[in-house]
Amino acid sequence: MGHSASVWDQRSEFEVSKDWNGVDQVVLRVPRGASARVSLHGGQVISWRNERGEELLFTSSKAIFKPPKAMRGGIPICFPQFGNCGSLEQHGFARNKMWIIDDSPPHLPSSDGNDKVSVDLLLKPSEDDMKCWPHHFEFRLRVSLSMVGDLTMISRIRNINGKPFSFSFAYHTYFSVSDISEVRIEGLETLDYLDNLQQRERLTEQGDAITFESEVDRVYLGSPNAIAVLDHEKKRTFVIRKEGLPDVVVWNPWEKKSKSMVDLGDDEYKQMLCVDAAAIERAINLKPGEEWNGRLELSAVPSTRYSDHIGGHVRY
Ligand SMILES: O=P(O)(O)OC[C@H]1O[C@@H](O)[C@H](O)[C@@H](O)[C@@H]1O
Repeated sequence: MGHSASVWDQRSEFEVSKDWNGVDQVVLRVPRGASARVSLHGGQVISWRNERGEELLFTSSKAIFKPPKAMRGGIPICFPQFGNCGSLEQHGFARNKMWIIDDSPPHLPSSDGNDKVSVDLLLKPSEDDMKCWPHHFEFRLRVSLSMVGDLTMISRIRNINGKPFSFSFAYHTYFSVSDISEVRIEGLETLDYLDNLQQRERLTEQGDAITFESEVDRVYLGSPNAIAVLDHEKKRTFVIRKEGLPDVVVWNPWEKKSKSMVDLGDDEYKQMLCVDAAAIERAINLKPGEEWNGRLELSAVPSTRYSDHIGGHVRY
């Protein structure tokens, strides 16, 4: 089945197919070969491939693709709570809910859409959600793939309640990496962070780029709008651009924690790194009728060229 999307030419359609559990998935494809898959379970991007067909996001070999748990990998959405800082289930309920395709999304003021294939999803609270989080909201998610294979996600969360509410948020992005010890993150040096391994103690990053030798679970605060994840062995750099998302979570469970996770292979921590664009330290407050937007743009570029991508218009 093909849904036509309001995009750049006749070939730009997305397809809806079923996954192994009968859940609808949306497949976005551009003519040069890049593709992305989005599951209606969780509104979760579960695959992002470049034009050579290489998978750029990690999926655990032990991933469980079955509601009500989020699949271990891809880009689960954490909303309206990040982690366990609140009364809701870990990372909030959005990643465990069934979303629907939004056939007539409200206009987006940005230039998005002209050279992209997109799908719009919608989540509204169920009666059960209202029991644990009594706020009427509409969460619209646009997932787009550009001609050159960049992946963009735009979240629009609107308060349609009579009362204000607040929430935290993260695009919990599992990047696929060659080997975690060959990876470094640039752009977070000298920032303050909350260390989840030390009761969220506030510390300051010292030294150069971030590298990995043990478990890491941190929330970097007030980060620049562009950061880079460099994979030395693959000579590939992920450039993360974001708007409305001041914090960056960096997570790798390392050896011991991986062994305690049923949906992660014992050694698979070596092939993954979570770097999440997020709004955690300061909750987002929405008055009745207000809308919040959080935008993530991911590019995967040869490491030799990444400074061209990150330089220029973005502070780094
Ligand atoms: O197993 P979950 O619920 O998907 O969470 C995975 C990890 O997600 C990270 O974002 C958190 O900082 C970690 O503390 C957490 O362990």
